[in-house]
Amino acid sequence: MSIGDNTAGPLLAGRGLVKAHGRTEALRGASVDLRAGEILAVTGASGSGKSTLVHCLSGIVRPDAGSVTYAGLRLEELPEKRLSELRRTDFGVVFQFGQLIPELTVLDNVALPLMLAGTDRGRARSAAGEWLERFGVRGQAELRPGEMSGGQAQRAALARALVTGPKVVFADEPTGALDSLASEQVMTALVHTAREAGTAVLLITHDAQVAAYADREVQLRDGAVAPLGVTA
Ligand SMILES: Nc1ncnc2c1ncn2[C@@H]1O[C@H](COP(=O)(O)OP(=O)(O)OP(=O)(O)O)[C@@H](O)[C@H]1O
Repeated sequence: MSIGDNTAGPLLAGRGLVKAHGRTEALRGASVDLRAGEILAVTGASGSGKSTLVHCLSGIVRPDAGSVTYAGLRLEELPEKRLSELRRTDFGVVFQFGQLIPELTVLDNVALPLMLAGTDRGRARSAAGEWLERFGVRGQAELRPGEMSGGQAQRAALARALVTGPKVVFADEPTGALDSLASEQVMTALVHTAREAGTAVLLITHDAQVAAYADREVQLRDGAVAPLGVTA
């Protein structure tokens, strides 16, 4: 069985996650499952713990209690080095403000994760160009991120998140800074590409129109998943 081929259960599962930031309890026993290839929206009010949940599920932050299992591996049991490697090979991330490196061209931004994984520069740049093409921003490849529109920069950030062929993409408010047209273009590109590549997406959003692109939605309230159909 290869990683991600665990058809018997979820690809990624957080169970009873608890995480405090100082005296603020951001997560209070949150549990969530993500199946291979699934697009899951995590919604909830500001401060309900969405970003903290993603940080725990993606292994950036270790929870105070509870567990995260990815493809049968308990993240809390992995040494830091193995966890970093897993994050690099199996996970992609995209944030509200793309966070492309401003000094590099768009093409080099997208090529970078491949180069960090050992691909030579020429091949990395050629693959990066193909991914920019898929996201409709190849024409901007030689620009710096600051020279693109917000929507174009987010599509380039998605290309960077997907270029290594991750099993899971964590997208934390990827359209949060965009107008509705750009937001639609980014979501259409993300959903289309994720489906094509079989990538699971954990999508954080407070926007119902964005959540509607997902296969399923869970709502966080006060650091835990709210029962279905119950609104705040
Ligand atoms: N690094 C931190 N230090 C202190 N408190 C934090 C930190 N990160 C988050 N918090 C607090 O934890 C709670 C949950 O924050 P989190 O960012 O996970 O929520 P969120 O649902 O993603 O919010 P938003 O939609 O506003 O981004 C909030 O009360 C927040 O103020």
